[in-house]
Amino acid sequence: MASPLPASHGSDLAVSLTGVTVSFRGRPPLGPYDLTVARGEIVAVVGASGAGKSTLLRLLAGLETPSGGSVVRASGGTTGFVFQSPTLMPWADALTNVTLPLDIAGVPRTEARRRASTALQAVGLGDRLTARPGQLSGGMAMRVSLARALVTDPDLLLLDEPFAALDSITRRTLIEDLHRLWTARHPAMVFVTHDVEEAVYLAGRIVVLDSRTGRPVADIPSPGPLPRPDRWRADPAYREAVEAVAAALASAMDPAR
Ligand SMILES: Nc1ncnc2c1ncn2[C@@H]1O[C@H](COP(=O)(O)OP(=O)(O)OP(=O)(O)O)[C@@H](O)[C@H]1O
Repeated sequence: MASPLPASHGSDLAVSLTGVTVSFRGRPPLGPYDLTVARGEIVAVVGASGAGKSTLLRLLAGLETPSGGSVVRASGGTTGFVFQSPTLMPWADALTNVTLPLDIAGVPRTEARRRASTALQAVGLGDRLTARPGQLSGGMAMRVSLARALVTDPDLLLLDEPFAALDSITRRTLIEDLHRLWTARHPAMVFVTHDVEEAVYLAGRIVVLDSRTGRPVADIPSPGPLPRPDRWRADPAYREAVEAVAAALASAMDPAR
């Protein structure tokens, strides 16, 4: 997706929001959102239901028009978006679904299919190119959706609760996949989740949104290099970060504030 946002020539920036507000009819404005994501960084976003997590992702993608503040994207940056449900074309096979963004970008057909095939192999579906979504499990369909987001080699990958509908084993496997893909290509990633443990395991930093305004109210580092081995979940540093995020989330949701 080409970015319609103003471009930055700074070398370390993927995207940043400064004092951004969004007004929807019938509710107080959301924000202000202040958030800077560096190139290659993994940021998790947590917050109550309706806090404004999807709105934040849509702002980062350039899909939402701010009513105030500024949004700056890295120059020449491209964005991939993974939604909560796989949103695949049900009549088309996996290869055709993943080819779609390249078709839209005008990539020649043979080249587009070659790149889509490579992206599907990267998510472990090299042997399911001709399967239609209805013939795939929920986890596999989400992998197709991930391949579709990665096929344009985005420098910013936005994921809106992509694993929420999946069982915990499949979620863990997909998080390992995501870390592997990140290691290969190093896109900046912003990942919305309801799951504090998932956030801490996946990300280098966790941003907690205020439940009423969506304003980021805590920014908590998840220590240690990425990606983590599975056994890191037994590390005291992991448990401490989980406790810190859970406490910030509880405070952000406290109606007595
Ligand atoms: N297009 C819209 N028109 C009117 N109100 C909207 C629109 N989009 C979002 N909202 C409102 O803005 C608030 C934030 O919505 P958003 O979808 O960003 O929250 P969320 O944190 O992603 O929620 P959830 O966890 O339930 O997906 C909610 O009160 C929602 O009803």
